[in-house]
Amino acid sequence: MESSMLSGLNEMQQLAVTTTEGPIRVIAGAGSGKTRALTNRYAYLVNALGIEPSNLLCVTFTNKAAQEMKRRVKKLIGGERDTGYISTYHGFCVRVLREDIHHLFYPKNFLILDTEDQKTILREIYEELQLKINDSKFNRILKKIAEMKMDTGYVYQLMNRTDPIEPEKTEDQDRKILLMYLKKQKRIYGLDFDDLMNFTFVLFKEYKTVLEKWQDHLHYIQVDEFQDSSSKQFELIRLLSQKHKNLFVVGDPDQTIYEWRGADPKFIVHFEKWYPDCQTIFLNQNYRSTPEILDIGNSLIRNNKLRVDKAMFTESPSGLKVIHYHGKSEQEEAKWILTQIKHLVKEKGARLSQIAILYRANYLSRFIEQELIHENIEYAMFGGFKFFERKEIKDALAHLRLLAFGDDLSFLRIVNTPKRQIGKKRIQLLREWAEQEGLTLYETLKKHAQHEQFQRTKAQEFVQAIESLKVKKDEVAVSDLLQDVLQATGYEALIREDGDQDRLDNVMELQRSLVQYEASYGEDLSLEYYLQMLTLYTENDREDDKDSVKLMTIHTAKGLEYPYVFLIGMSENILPNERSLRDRKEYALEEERRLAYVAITRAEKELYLTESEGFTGRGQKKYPSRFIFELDEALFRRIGVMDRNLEEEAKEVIRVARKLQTQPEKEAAYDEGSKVRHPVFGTGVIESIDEKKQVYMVYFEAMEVTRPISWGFKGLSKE
Ligand SMILES: Nc1ncnc2c1ncn2[C@@H]1O[C@H](COP(=O)(O)OP(=O)(O)OP(=O)(O)O)[C@@H](O)[C@H]1O
Repeated sequence: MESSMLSGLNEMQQLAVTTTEGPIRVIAGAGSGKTRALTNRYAYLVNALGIEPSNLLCVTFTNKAAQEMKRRVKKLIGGERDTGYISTYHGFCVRVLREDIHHLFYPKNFLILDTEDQKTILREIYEELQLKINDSKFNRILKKIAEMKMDTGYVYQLMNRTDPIEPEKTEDQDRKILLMYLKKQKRIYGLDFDDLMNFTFVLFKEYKTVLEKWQDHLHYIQVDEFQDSSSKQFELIRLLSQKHKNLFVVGDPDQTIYEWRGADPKFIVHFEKWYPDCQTIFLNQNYRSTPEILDIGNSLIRNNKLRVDKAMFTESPSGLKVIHYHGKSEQEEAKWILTQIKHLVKEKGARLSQIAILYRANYLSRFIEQELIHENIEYAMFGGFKFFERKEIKDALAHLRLLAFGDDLSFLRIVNTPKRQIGKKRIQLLREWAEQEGLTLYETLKKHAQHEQFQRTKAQEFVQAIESLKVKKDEVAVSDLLQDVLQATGYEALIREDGDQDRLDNVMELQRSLVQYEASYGEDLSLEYYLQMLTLYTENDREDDKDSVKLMTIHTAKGLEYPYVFLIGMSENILPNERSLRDRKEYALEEERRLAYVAITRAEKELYLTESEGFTGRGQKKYPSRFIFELDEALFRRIGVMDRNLEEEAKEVIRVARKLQTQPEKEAAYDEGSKVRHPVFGTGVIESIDEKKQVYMVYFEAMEVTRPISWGFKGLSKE
């Protein structure tokens, strides 16, 4: 029995499987078989030690991972055993609450709310308050709700039956909305994702017997992807494992890619801080990749500081050197990749499904998709939409279509986006009139825009915007037309306000691709021709289970493996991503490097890193990513000529950027209590120093007030 749980495992994996007691940390490098170790350990506990699966909690990061783990475990322990305790954090909380939430005066059949449900509740509130509804406000309020729910305080408010929630008593509009939201949530006994966790915490805190019951119950706890745990998640696990202390965590600090969402690698890196008596096991044999690929990964990731060095090695046979391709333009990059793909299929017998194309952000798929379509190569997107199927792209193109063809479909798609008070009822009316008069919906609206039914709508503005551009449609470039129409109709403003950077990036990418297309087309591109070409491109329906190249973001690729991997768009500002760097500086740089590492370590046989010259969507000149320069040159082969000047320029740009990112925090020049002189306010005393805002709070004697004065203000001198 025991041996079957251990067969096919190396020594360290076996150690991980059979070390069952006390706190254990497994640092498992990429491709080191941690999934195998985890599933076999579960089976070992059940089969070899006779532990009931219901006494064994196994936490995974996503539902998909939980399903996969269950499938594998069932193979080892038999399909009929209950594996309900293999779940995500949220899944586990649901289980606890379904059993014990009545203590908090909620019924066991409470409702779970997803983001759409949350928006439906908000919609009701906006209607009741007669506020204008739009997505941007929703996102802002949803953020506020999430902020409120960082703490558990509000749970007590929800539970409390004597002290009602009273939104009507507050004047502040945001606060009113938040309270109304809570009230409505309570009325339907709905719990959103944050609530699931918070309710569980409150339950455990207030009802020790409930906590003890669960602690008693869970003799063994295993956590997968521990590097992506947030502090709340870690707290939950700590609480639950307090009694039996058999906590087994597995992770790879080098693959933390959710710091921006609250993950904190310090829990795994400094695990012994919380568990001084913990054992650490390293899984450092990589089974996935060739030594060439592994070396490139190691060469990159060793530039990070917050990590546990684990000297990965492999016994896999040597393969091809990793290739860095540098193209003169994005088209060249795409074409080169396509040539390689065709070569892999033809010469090496690769199936398309063995090939993955990875990128940092969704919008980057566009240039490669276009080429795949052009070459008639099947492809599928993982965890996202194909570029031309994305909502904002369809919306944007519908504007152009309406200009070109005035068709009803395009009209219906955009007439009320942004909101113009042309809702269902008015559309129905338009339909009737259109039917009677034999006109299209747009023509009907144009004709009746002045009608009293449309007086309180923005119909007239809409028609004017479209008409003013329709006359120009054959005179200006299609790319200009697109820009003008999105501005004139307010669509661009809508997505800007919405704050969803991905959507904005996609629209900018469409704009940019059009400019490029015009440049390469040679003659004047007509609006009708462009639209027709796109329709031909996108109407080629593809089935997903066909043998196809897989396209996905690096985040989606986490945990997957492919024989042939192309990591595209390896340009500075794309990977590392400029926006993340700007917001979170040094931390973000390490996370960006880990992203590149995750991408690199997906590859089994061959790895291609590609980038090209040109301009980003924001009009910045593109340079090869600093991550390319960090790689040991002996470890890869470069294809494509990188001009000396470009290389020098790139290094300079990176140097300047790095300096900005690592600029030391300013320091306060004066201490608390110092007497200082201000050129206008006179003499004063520093009462306190605010490190965060980098200001002195100075009490000015003559004015008898305290003012915040910036550390950097040169006019301040010592008295
Ligand atoms: N002892 C072993 N002998 C042979 N192959 C193994 C062994 N352990 C794992 N493998 C294989 O190595 C590959 C990587 O394993 P797995 O997917 O579990 O890695 P991982 O640690 O989860 O990787 P990552 O964190 O990078 O996603 C798989 O194809 C797996 O079948």
